[in-house]
Amino acid sequence: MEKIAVLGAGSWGTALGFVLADNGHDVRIWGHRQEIIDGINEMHENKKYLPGVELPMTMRGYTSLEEAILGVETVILAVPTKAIREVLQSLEEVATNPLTIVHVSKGIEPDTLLRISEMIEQEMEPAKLQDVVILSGPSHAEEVSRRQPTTVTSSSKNMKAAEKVQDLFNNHQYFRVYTNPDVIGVEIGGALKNIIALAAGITDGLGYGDNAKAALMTRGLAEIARLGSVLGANPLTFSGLTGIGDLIVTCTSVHSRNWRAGNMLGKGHKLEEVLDNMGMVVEGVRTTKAAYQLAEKYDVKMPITQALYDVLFNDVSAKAAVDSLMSRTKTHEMEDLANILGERKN
Ligand SMILES: NC(=O)C1=CN([C@@H]2O[C@H](COP(=O)(O)OP(=O)(O)OC[C@H]3O[C@@H](n4cnc5c(N)ncnc54)[C@H](O)[C@@H]3O)[C@@H](O)[C@H]2O)C=CC1
Ligand SMILES: O=C(CO)COP(=O)(O)O
Repeated sequence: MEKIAVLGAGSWGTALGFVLADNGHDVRIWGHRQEIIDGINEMHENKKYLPGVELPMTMRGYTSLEEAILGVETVILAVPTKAIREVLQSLEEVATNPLTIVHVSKGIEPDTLLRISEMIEQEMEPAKLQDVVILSGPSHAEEVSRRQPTTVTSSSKNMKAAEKVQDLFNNHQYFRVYTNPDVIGVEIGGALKNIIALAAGITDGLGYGDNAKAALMTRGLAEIARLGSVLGANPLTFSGLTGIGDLIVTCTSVHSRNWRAGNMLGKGHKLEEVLDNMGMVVEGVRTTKAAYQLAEKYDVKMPITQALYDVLFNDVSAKAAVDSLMSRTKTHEMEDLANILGERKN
C-alpha cells in the first residue's frame, strides 16, 4: 500500500482520493481552502464539492503542500487546467524526490496550445519528474464516490508507469482501469469532448430534441478525431473510453458542468452569469478557445467548435449558431477524416 498525495480538493480530487483510500492507500489530499480541508479532517465530508459522501478516515486533508507530499512517490494532479502551472511551480519548489505525476484534468492551454502532460514536462525539472501518466474517461465524481461502476483509461509514454497507476486505482467492485499508450489521443479526447457537451447543453436549452444531440455528438466526434489525428493521435482512441465514452457521458449526464452551463446559455443566460452560478470549473469554455486556435493553426475544419466560439466570445446567439451549422455547404460524411488518414499513410 502506498502513500499518495492528491493535489486539488474539488469534486474529482476528492472522488479519486476516495477510490485510492478504498483500495487501502494512505491518501493525503491537498487544497488551498482551509474550510474545505477542515471539513475533510473533522467531518469526513467535502461539503462544497461532494456533499453527502462520507469520506474514509484514511484520507487526511492538508493545506501545506510540503507536508502533503512528504515521503510520496505518486502525486495525483486534480486542479482545473487554468491552475495547473501555478500548482506545478509550487510542487517543483517543495519536491525532494522524483515524482510520478498522474494528471486527471481535461483541458488544453489557450495560446501555448499545450496539452497538460506537455505543461508538466515544461514546468518540472527532470530530476523531480519520474513519469507523467494521464487518467481519463467517462467518470463523474458524484457516481464514483457512490461506488457506481465506472471505467477509465491510464495512459503514459512509459507503459510500466501506466500499468502501475492502473493497479493503484483498479477496484474490482466499481472502478475498472484500462491502459492505452496513445497519450495524445487520450488527452485530446478528454479535453475536446467538453466543447461538444457545452454545445449539446445549448441545443437542449434551445428546446431541440434527441436528433440534434445525436447529430452534435457524432459530428463532434468527427471533428475531435480530425484534429486529434493531425496532432498525431491514433484515430482508434476516439472510439474508446476517452473518446466516444467520455463524449456520451458528458453530453447526456445531469452531473456534467459543461452540459449544464450550455443548457443555461441555450436558455438565454449570459456566459458570465452562467459561470458565476456554477461555482465549479467549466473546462469547455477555455478549451473552446484553445481548440479554435488549433483548428486555425493546423487548418482543420471544426465547424461546431467554431460556432461555439462565436456564441461564447463573439456574442452570436445560440439560435443563429445552430442555423449557421445547418446551412453549411453540403459535404461527404467521411471526406475529411479519410483525407487525413490517407495523408498519414503516405
Ligand atoms: N468532477 C468530475 O467528475 C471530473 C472532473 N475532471 C477534471 O478534473 C479537473 C478538476 O475538476 P473538478 O475537481 O471537478 O473541479 P472543481 O471545480 O470541483 O474543483 C476544483 C478544485 O481546484 C481548486 N483550485 C482551483 N485553483 C487552484 C489553485 N490555483 N491552487 C489550488 N487549488 C486550486 C479549487 O479550490 C477546487 O477545490 C478538471 O480538469 C475536470 O475537467 C475529470 C473527470 C471527472
Ligand atoms: O469529465 C467529466 C466526466 O467524464 C466531467 O465533466 P464535466 O466537467 O462536464 O462535469
